[in-house]
Amino acid sequence: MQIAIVSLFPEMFSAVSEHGVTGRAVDQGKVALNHINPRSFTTDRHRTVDDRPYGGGPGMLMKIDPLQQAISAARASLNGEPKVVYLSPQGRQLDHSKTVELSALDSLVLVAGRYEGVDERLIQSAVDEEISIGDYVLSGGELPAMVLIDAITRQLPGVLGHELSAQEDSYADGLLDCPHYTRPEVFEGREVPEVLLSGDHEKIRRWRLKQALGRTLERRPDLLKDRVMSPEEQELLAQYCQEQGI
Ligand SMILES: CN(C)c1ccccc1CNc1ccc(C(N)=O)cn1
Repeated sequence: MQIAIVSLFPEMFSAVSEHGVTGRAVDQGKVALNHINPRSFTTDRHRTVDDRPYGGGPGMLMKIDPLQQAISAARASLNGEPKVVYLSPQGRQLDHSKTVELSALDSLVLVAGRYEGVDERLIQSAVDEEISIGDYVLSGGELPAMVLIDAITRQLPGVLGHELSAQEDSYADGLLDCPHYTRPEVFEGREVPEVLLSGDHEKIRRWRLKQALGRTLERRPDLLKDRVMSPEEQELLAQYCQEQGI
């Protein structure tokens, strides 16, 4: 997958391109990142990339011309007709299904805004989709773009070992994850749940599903609202509630 990133701060993206699972995916060519900086398209002495807002008010906006040229160059740098995504607090909230959808594309342009954002007419003419990573304001779209790159990259085949992608299942089918344990068997007087030491894989599967269902009910009941639960899941959740007295 090819991702072209339009940003004034390309160096920030080493956080995903040079570390961990995403860094390895880049090294292996499973995802290719290239950067286009609007500042490259400035012609004035001060290389101006911001501009004043009509109607006054605090702050500046990204100057249209350099940004428009950068988005065009980003599209031209990729195969086919790439989707252009703009990271902004006004976007549709990112969720698992959106990351799966975007990971199926051959190429993608991500536009990271700075200042107070971008002229609405440029969004209308050059952006296909606005995406928000949550209801909070950041100083730029670079961190949201990296969040999106990380989430998309994990969905690409071969990036996570099969054993890891199996762990993703609970998020994939809309549940919070179950609790996890590793050595020592007793940590500050707290023991590992017996079932996890039993070697009974079917019992462990059921226990993990029960915990995922129970935690989702307790912490994110909204995720369960629209969920069709299998008979097994209904039974396990009832057991959980009984055991926890809820
Ligand atoms: C400067 N701001 C407010 C701004 C305004 C408009 C667009 C981009 C930005 C850049 N900042 C962002 C970007 C995304 C998110 C998010 N929730 O995905 C939060 N902040």
